[in-house]
Amino acid sequence: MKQPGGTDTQKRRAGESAAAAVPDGSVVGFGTGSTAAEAIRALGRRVESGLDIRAIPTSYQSRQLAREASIPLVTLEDAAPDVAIDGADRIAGFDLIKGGGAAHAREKLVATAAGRLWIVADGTKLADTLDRPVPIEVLPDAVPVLEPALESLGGDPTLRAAERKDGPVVTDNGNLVVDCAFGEIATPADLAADLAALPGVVEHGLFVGMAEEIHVGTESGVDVRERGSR
Ligand SMILES: O=C(CO)[C@H](O)[C@H](O)COP(=O)(O)O
Repeated sequence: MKQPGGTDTQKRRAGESAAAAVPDGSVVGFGTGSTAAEAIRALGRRVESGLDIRAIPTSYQSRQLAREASIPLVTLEDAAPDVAIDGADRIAGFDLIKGGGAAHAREKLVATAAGRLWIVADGTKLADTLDRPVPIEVLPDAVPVLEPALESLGGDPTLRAAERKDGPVVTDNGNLVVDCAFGEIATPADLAADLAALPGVVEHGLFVGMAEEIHVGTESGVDVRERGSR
């Protein structure tokens, strides 16, 4: 049974908080995952009440949710996003690990195009340091080359397996995902630069200094953290 104030409620509160802050006329990047889905549904309710927005989805999932909510879709060719709303797997300050849903390549592209990233999350995502494996989208041919390269960076790489099919997860872009454990990541910006420099890496899940606001659902409400205001 879902508990009042449990993680599902916290995700809903976080999603509703970010959705409430979207101005009329905005082009919104739609992130992926269960918390971003709460923001999309909340925006759908605002659209039903007359809000005028257009959405740029970052995955098959967020495109379907937008369609179900009757939110008009556009692409990066049509319009520049004003803001991106997305979830995260780990949050330390304003640095993030993303990619639990294997959508981080498009998520980073859309968030970068927007220049404004609002993160929505439940309280379990908060940590003092980024301490989870980093999802890395890779070209399929690159896996045997990248595994030793990641080990030489101190990582412990694992090719992500699909849950309901034999074989690996294939991203919406037709690539594979390597989850690479680095323990506690002391200098995320340095690791991000090292990962980005490896041929065969399409995109890694370290989002360093990109988040402008973080809406964290709590047991009693929402804690909104704004970069630069603390
Ligand atoms: O990065 C992501 C997808 O690639 C998600 O935003 C992240 O995994 C968080 O998902 P959830 O809100 O379901 O916990």
